[in-house]
Amino acid sequence: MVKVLVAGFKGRMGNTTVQMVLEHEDFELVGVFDPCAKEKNLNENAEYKDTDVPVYVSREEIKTDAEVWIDFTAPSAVFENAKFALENHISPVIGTTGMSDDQVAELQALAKKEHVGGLIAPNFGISAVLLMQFAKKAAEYLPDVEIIEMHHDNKLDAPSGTAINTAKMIAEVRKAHKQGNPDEKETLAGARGADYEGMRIHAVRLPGYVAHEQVLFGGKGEALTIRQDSFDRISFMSGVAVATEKIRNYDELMIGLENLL
Ligand SMILES: NC(=O)C1=CN([C@@H]2O[C@H](COP(=O)(O)OP(=O)(O)OC[C@H]3O[C@@H](n4cnc5c(N)ncnc54)[C@H](OP(=O)(O)O)[C@@H]3O)[C@@H](O)[C@H]2O)C=CC1
Ligand SMILES: O=C(O)C1=N[C@H](C(=O)O)C[C@H](O)C1
Repeated sequence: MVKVLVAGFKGRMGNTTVQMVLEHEDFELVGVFDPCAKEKNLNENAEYKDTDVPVYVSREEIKTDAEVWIDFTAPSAVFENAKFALENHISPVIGTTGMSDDQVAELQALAKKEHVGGLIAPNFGISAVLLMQFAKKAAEYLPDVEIIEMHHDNKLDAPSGTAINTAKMIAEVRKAHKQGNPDEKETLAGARGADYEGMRIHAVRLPGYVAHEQVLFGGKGEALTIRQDSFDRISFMSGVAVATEKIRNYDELMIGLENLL
């Protein structure tokens, strides 16, 4: 059995993850963490009345034998959470987006020093993992690219972690260059979106959406669009489960679910 702690359990993803962990025959939920929790034990919720699991509201009070720390919290919280997990030899499985490149590099150095395996996955959905790989392949032949990501309107970070990761993967095969008319001017600021090495990234936020991305490629007289949709947060759970099962076999902090598939 893999002993698991879920951080951010009161949130949309954290709550779905708690259900997945409780239903998984190889996982044992040994703790949940969220500063906005009012209860001391999960069994105080009618939905989990037979589930005796301690609730933590601060990192300082966490005393646990957890082996894996699943994090779906907030961009402002994830770095300190991941650092805490690594320092306590708990393997982090991080879904939370919004960390800077410097923060990720610092965590990777810490994981190496502590010999602890971990994963940061910008997206645990298999459709998104495939989209990123297909997009990287397509960019070898069609290097003019724009990315449109579409999410629910409660999302804190923009552009999405998936969109940034898509751009980074494409940049491995695409020479940086400005796209569009060299003389183009925005008459309304932001009209051309964010700029990653000349690729434009557009972030849409609307009620009703969950998580969606399109990568558009244009060539002479032709175009290609690759699209993925997460219609439900359950779409991320098989990826989270795979990472939770496998992560203790590693001793470095990796980026991207594809490393474990
Ligand atoms: N990698 C992937 O496949 C996916 C990643 N995500 C990412 O996961 C993150 C969470 O998304 P979502 O569930 O929608 O967000 P929510 O806002 O619904 O949930 C986040 C929860 O974390 C809590 N929280 C804040 N700070 C801490 C902390 N220090 N420790 C523990 N919990 C904390 C929040 O409390 P409070 O409300 O009080 O701040 C909230 O209850 C986002 O970064 C999102 O981009 C989402 C879907 C898939
Ligand atoms: O906030 C979300 O919902 C999601 N966040 C991740 C991201 O920023 O890419 C993954 C997925 O898109 C859902």
